Amino acid sequence: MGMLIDGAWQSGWIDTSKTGGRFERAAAQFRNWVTPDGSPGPGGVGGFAAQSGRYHLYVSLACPWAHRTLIFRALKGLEDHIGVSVVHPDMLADGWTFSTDFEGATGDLLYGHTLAHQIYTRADPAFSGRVTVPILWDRERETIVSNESAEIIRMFNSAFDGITGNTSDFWPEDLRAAIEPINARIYDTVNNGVYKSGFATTQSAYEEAVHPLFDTLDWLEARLGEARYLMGARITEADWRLFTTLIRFDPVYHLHFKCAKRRIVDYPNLWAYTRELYQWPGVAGTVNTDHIVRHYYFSHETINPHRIVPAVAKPDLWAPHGRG
Ligand SMILES: N[C@@H](CCC(=O)N[C@@H](CS)C(=O)NCC(=O)O)C(=O)O
Repeated sequence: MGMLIDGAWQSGWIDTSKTGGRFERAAAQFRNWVTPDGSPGPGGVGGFAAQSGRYHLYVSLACPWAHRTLIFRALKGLEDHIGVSVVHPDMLADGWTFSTDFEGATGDLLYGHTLAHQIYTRADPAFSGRVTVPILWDRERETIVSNESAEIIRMFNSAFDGITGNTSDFWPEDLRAAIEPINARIYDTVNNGVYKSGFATTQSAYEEAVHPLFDTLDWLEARLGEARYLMGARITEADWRLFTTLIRFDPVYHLHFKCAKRRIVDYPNLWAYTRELYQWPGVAGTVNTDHIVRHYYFSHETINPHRIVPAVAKPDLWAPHGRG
C-alpha cells in the first residue's frame, strides 16, 4: 500500500495513530460525470459526453467498489462500449500493479503502464492522495473522469442509454429519496463497516464497527423476509451495492476482517438473496473468487503477516434461491 504525494509514490500502511485506531476512508477526488450530452453532472466539470469507445474502466476484480461498476457495465449492456483493464490482485508496496502473472489480470490495455499510480499521474502529474480503483478514464481528454464508484454506477445507469438502447433503471426517480438512507446505513455499517472492523487497530475501534455491522445484517435479514429486494418488488442500485459486500463476506471478511459473529450462509434470507443476485444475467461473470481471496489475505501484511491464503468453503451459488 501507499499513496501519491505531489505526484511521487510513497509506500506505507494506513495510519490509524491519529484516529484512535479507527480506519477512516478518504473521499475520492475525481468527481466529474459522463452525461448524454457532455453537460456537467451533479458535480465536477462538463465535457464528458457519452460516446462508445471513449471511456475505459480500471478495476480490481477483488475490490467491492470496483465490482459495482463491473456489474453496472454488465447490467446496462456496456461491454462493447466501455473497455476494462484488470489489475493484479496483489496490492503491495507499489500499490495496485499491472502485472499479468495471475489469471484474469489484463495489464494496462491502454498505455502499457506497469503501475496503477501512473494512471493517476498521467491525469495529474502533481496528484496527492490514495490510488484507488475503480478509475473511469477518458481516452479523449486523457484524464480521470471519476474514481468514485457510487457516482460511476449512476452514470452507467442512464448516460449511455441513447447508445445502447438499454433503459433498465436501477435508480428510479420515485425511489431515489427512499434509497438514500438505505444506502447510507449499508455503506457506513456494511460496505465500509467490514473495512472498519478489519483495519481497526484497537479493541474499541473494532467493537465500534463490528456490532453495528451485525445489527444491520440482522435488520436486512428481517427486511428481506418481507420483500424480495431492499426497496420492495424492484431491484435497485441499493441491492447491487449490498451484493458486492455479501459475496465477499464468508470467504474473506468473516475471517480476515474478524466479522466473525455470523456468516452470510447463516442468514436464510440474505443467503438466498445473495444467490439470486449472483444468478442475475451477466452478474456471475463479474465475480472472481480467486482474485477476491488472493487480494485480501496476501496484500494485508499487517493483518496476515505470513500471507497464508486460506482454503475457503465454496458453497453452491447456483443452488435454487426460491425468492420468486
Ligand atoms: N470511494 C472509492 C473507494 C475505492 C477504494 O477504496 N478502493 C480500494 C480497493 S477495494 C483501493 O483501491 N484502495 C487502495 C488504497 O486505498 O490505497 C469508491 O467507492 O470508488
